Amino acid sequence: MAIPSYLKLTAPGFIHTKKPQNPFQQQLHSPSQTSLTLSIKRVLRPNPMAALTHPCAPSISISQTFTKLKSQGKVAFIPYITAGDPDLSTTGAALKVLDSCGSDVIELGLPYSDPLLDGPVICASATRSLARGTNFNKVISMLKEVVPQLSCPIVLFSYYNPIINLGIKNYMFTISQAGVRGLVVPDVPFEETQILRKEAAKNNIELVLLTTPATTTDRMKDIVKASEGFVYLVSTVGVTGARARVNEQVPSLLREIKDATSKAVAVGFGLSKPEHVKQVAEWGADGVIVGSAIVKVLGEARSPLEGLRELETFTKSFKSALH
Ligand SMILES: O=P(O)(O)OC[C@@H](O)[C@@H](O)c1c[nH]c2ccccc12
Repeated sequence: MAIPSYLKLTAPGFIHTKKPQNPFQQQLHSPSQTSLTLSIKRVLRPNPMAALTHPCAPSISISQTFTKLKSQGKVAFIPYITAGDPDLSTTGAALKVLDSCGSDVIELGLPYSDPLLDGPVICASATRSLARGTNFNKVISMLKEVVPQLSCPIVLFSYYNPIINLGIKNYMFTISQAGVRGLVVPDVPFEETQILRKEAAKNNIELVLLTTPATTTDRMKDIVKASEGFVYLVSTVGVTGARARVNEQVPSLLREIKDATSKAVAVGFGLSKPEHVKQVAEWGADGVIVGSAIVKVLGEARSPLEGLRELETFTKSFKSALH
């Protein structure tokens, strides 16, 4: 079986002949998928020369990414996937697929047992991931292998509780060592963001804050002032999940935010089709975020490789809508 284009992402000549050491090498489920195992392994085989073969590993920050895109008159495409769904090997391959298909920033969600702000697709994704034994340390190990092979920066998504449990200082240091450049903590009370921001800054991490259609103007102004990397405009009230249409309030919400800040504003929640991201870009957003629709493609596919193939096609359809 020919290896699909996106799986040939390791620089030629650095694919070792010896047995891969990557702890995440997953045997895919049926003997007929031996060649699929080989393909996924080829993408994830540890590549000690990664820093050399991928000199453009993301030393660029989130805010620098938006500055670069703005100078090019481009809108950022920002996909979200759940770490460990369907498994961490496939997550590593998916990050490379998303990067190679032109994602400008990638949001990587840490699965959580009580994802209050997530709709059914991401809740199911988190449940699958946790059932496979995904945890913080395993995600960090995967990121240490994969991030040096990416050209776009990673924004980690975590609910607040796991950060508190690990200790804010320890958490920020650990994710920074894994090459993470941004952090979103959707359920942190605004009053507690200062301590997060302080520790994040010490570790070269930008803390992205969210504003919603229900946020008062005064509170929105506080949020956009404090937000780093970009401002996350949640397009609609409720939880994450694909919507049939984009909230018609988005243009006025964007205008209000852009009157209050020159920082980049990325819009998320409900965007699930190329026409959605095209519309939001035309309304003046600096970035568009797609999560549930992508999580569904990757996590609910018949096999990991099938999911990666569909992810490649789906990602390219969003990118072409933004050209
Ligand atoms: O899934 P959607 O509707 O495409 O929305 C993006 C969303 O998935 C991602 O940004 C996200 C995942 N979990 C969150 C929790 C809160 C805010 C945002 C998120």
